Amino acid sequence: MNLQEPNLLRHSGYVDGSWISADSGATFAVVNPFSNEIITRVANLAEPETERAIAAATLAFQTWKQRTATERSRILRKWFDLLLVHKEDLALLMTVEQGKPIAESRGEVEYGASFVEWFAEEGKRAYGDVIPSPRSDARLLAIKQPIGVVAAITPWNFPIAMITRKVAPALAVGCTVVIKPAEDTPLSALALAYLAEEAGFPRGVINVIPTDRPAEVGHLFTHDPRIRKLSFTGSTATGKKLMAQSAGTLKKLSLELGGNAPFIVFEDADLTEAIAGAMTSKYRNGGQTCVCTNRFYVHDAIYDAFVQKLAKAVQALKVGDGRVADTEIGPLINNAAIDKVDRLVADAIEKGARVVVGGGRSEAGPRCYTPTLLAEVDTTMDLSREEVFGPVAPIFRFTTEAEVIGLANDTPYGLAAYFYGKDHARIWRVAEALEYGMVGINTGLISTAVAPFGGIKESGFGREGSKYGLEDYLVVKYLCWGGINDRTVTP
Ligand SMILES: NC(=O)C1=CN([C@@H]2O[C@H](COP(=O)(O)OP(=O)(O)OC[C@H]3O[C@@H](n4cnc5c(N)ncnc54)[C@H](OP(=O)(O)O)[C@@H]3O)[C@@H](O)[C@H]2O)C=CC1
Ligand SMILES: O=C(O)CCCC(=O)O
Repeated sequence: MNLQEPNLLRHSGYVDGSWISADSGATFAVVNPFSNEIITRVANLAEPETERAIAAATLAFQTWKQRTATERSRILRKWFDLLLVHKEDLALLMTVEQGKPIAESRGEVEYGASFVEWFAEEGKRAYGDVIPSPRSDARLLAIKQPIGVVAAITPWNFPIAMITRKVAPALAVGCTVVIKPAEDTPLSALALAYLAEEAGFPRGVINVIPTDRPAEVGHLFTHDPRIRKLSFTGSTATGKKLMAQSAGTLKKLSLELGGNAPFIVFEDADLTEAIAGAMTSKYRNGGQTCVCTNRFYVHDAIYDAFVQKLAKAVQALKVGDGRVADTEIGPLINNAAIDKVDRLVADAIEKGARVVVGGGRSEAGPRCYTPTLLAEVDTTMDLSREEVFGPVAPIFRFTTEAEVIGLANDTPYGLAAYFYGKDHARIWRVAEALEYGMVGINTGLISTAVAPFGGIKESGFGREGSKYGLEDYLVVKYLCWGGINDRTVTP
């Protein structure tokens, strides 16, 4: 791999300001999901190194929290600048270890950096309150303080942005962090840490634990009382496990979990716009995004036209190596992921779904799946309940607004939903009726650093990005200041 800055390719963990090997000397392989080649091996850290990282973050917290918000902001801003200076290298690293098309990787570097920029500013605005006092001898205040050491566990699908949208707000308000990146994508996380070091974060403020032993590190994160907050993005099953494990220390949690996003197309929708939104919301990152559409509901009156137009767009998608400039769909992340897509598509076909496009693996590479469109899908099929996390668009048919709202909400998940239509009264009704944390109206792309990202129900809780994303790393302290002379001062 030809990087302009070769130092961005790291092989060690980052603990207490040092690049370290595992005490055991163990390493694990990082594999290119397109070619199946080993890119490199990285240190396989475990409990002793994680313990040291928590100790370092605990010590560093005492001084990092004392810096002014402006001082912290300047270092964050420097980090932001460095992310953009090294955009091409970071994008290449990401595509090689994650597989997404290089244009999407460039987009993610910018998106990831935007959280750093936003929170560098927003960290200066962690305002408290002066509360009108019911007692004449006392004054009441609420101040906001950093919660303490934060553990972040992140997934492989957005190897940079899922880290920055957790750690940028944490660092901005004075917390320190220990990050466990996904085992499939540690290189992006380590490159981020390298640039953080260059930006001037003091030792111990940021720590990164590459490991193929997630349960061991997760156990320590959830049981150690020095970790005050755990922020997790990943599957609902793992989120539930981490929440149960955190009960003993009553940690504050942010859980950004799985989704089952509906995408509703009403009969008055602009079809061209709806197709464009459908392509973005379904096929971004090859369908491996928690806010990706999982179920299309199209009104009976426009069903055939929608399927026909979408089929044309899906058929044109180019599958292949993400490093090639015109690739639009890369490989799936690993064998388990492509096996899951195979299983869900086979189940749907067996139960009567009609394959309009695709329907099987692609010859472009061992983990590539042909972009697929399935029509006449119904609720007996497993993909109506399970997150596909692949380039498969199942299209359901509906006739009434009440029916489609019922279908859309009939899931334990509640992350993102989308709908297209023109009737303003219905837009309000539907937006209010959808039981989701985020709703895209006449758009298939909702993500931005300035808006609150997060779910309800079994999609988790907490919000990332925006002013709400700062609150998750702060605690409110109430000050009751008594003994104040209540007589008015006379001149
Ligand atoms: N909300 C979202 O954005 C995401 C949703 N998903 C959903 O989850 C499915 C499975 O994906 P998968 O990657 O296995 O998701 P996981 O939830 O297993 O992985 C997410 C992160 O959690 C870590 N992890 C796994 N088990 C534990 C544990 N016991 N304690 C602590 N950390 C743990 C992983 O480490 P490691 O990498 O070492 O396994 C990774 O860093 C996908 O098909 C998709 O449906 C997946 C990723 C992101
Ligand atoms: O799958 C995820 O959790 C990442 C969502 C990416 C985005 O912010 O849009």
